[in-house]
Amino acid sequence: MTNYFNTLSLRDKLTQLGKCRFMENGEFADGVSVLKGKKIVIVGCGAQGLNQGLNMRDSGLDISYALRDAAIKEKRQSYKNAKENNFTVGTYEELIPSADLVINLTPDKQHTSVVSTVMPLMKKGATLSYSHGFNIVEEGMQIREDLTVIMVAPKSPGSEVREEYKRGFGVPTLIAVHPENDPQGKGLAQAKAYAAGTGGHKAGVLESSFVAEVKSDLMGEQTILCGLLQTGSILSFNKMLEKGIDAGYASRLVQYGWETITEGLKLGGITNMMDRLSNPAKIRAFDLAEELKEIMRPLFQKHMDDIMSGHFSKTMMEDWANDDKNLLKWRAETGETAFEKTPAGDDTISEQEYYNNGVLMVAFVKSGVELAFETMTESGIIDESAYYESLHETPLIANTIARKKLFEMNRVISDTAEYGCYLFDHACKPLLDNFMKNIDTDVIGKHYGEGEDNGVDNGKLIAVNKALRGHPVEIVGTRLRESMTAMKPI
Ligand SMILES: NC(=O)C1=CN([C@@H]2O[C@H](COP(=O)(O)OP(=O)(O)OC[C@H]3O[C@@H](n4cnc5c(N)ncnc54)[C@H](OP(=O)(O)O)[C@@H]3O)[C@@H](O)[C@H]2O)C=CC1
Ligand SMILES: CC[C@](O)(C(C)=O)C(=O)O
Ligand SMILES: [Mg+2]
Ligand SMILES: [Mg+2]
Repeated sequence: MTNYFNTLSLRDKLTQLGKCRFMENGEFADGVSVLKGKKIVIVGCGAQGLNQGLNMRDSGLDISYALRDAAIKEKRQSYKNAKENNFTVGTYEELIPSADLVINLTPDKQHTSVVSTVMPLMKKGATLSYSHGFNIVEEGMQIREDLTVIMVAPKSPGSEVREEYKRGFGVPTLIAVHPENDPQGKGLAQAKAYAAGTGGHKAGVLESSFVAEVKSDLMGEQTILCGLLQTGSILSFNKMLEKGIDAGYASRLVQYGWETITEGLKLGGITNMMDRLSNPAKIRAFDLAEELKEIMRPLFQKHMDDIMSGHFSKTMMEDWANDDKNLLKWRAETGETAFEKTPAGDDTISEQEYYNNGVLMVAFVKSGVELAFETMTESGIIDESAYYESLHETPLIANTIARKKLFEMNRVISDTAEYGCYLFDHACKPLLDNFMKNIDTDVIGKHYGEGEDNGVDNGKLIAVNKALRGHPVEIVGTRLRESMTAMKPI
């Protein structure tokens, strides 16, 4: 097999990268009806598998789980996930032959072996679905020509796919039909119904492509969503310790700070998050973010370039072949960091205090969201897709850090995302050495400008506000959030 993207002409690469149509709510008027009464079998009951299945069953769909023999025999967590939620569980041989839709929600590393095992059992004319384009695009998996191949990709960790659904909302979702596999022309209708079943249509659905999804998803997860939140957590915590801030307070400020400050981002964009700061703090955060963008831009561009060329995928697949040696080593090292090993103190920190004492964290979020958006759109990803993959998903990842720090984030995200997160973190921390040398507790750990006058230079404030509101991520975000009428605060 070869990288499908690299076999395309430049013209086709650009066409598939640029496939991104925001779907109007009215296009989902039929809800799940196309899949109603159909046998839907999910392979894998992990982060995405369990949570998508719960949502789809609650939406009235017939869901069961086909697990590998070992998972059933050893009653592994995946088996418990399904049984404890009263789903039918069976082997591939028992469930796949009668399935109308087979949803592959196993780790990307396993896709070639899983699909090779499951495909011969699938009935003629059935549909195979993915939630990430890696196997089709980066590995070039070839699917039986009578089968329809679709993708329904939530731009969210599995846990929040469920939490937002339970709030009566959903998560932004990319859907696609593999152009090489749509023999009956039913792919789009089935993908729409599946997306509606997960609640994705309430947040926003883009008619996209496997190529656009995989290239944007890898970029978002490696940089702003996981990589920079990991780097920012560790650097912010270590700086506060170095400067004598109480360790428990520092741990709480970081663990719950991302969730708090990015809730403002989710509801009102970067503009709202920055407006929660005092005038002096806003200007300070803006200047810090500009400095961070200048330092980190080459690294963001390297990640984008390595994803586009297939170099990232090749590097990660070499680790797969080496029994995940690096992934497991980096996972263990992360667990040994001071931030991970220091429990959050029982201090009471008000919502506003997270902003007042976390100016550096606000700067990390602003610089990371803007850089990821800019780098993706410069490389052919469309604004709406880049928005979902950078700004909107950041608070959803921050929710996982609030639960159980970086451990929970790296547990819930895919192994693919976790691997990319570590790559970025290892490269970014040394890049920020000099920047962090000039950081003090005024911007992390203490109330910025406390007791001082709120006065600032009008010209500077006007320029900052203009730059905030004029960034393309704010323009597209304002429009997309207008359709998120069911969005709820956490
Ligand atoms: N995690 C996330 O939030 C997101 C993930 N995705 C995509 O969703 C897909 C699933 O990812 P995710 O939910 O994180 O995966 P998880 O690692 O959470 O779950 C994987 C599931 O697959 C099973 N599994 C593992 N290895 C095999 C194998 N060789 N054969 C059969 N089953 C196997 C596991 O059960 P057991 O080991 O017990 O057999 C488990 O049930 C991936 O393509 C990912 O890129 C997309 C968006 C977000
Ligand atoms: C951000 C990581 C992710 O892409 C996701 C939750 O969307 C993943 O692969 O887990
Ligand atoms: Mg993702
Ligand atoms: Mg991903």
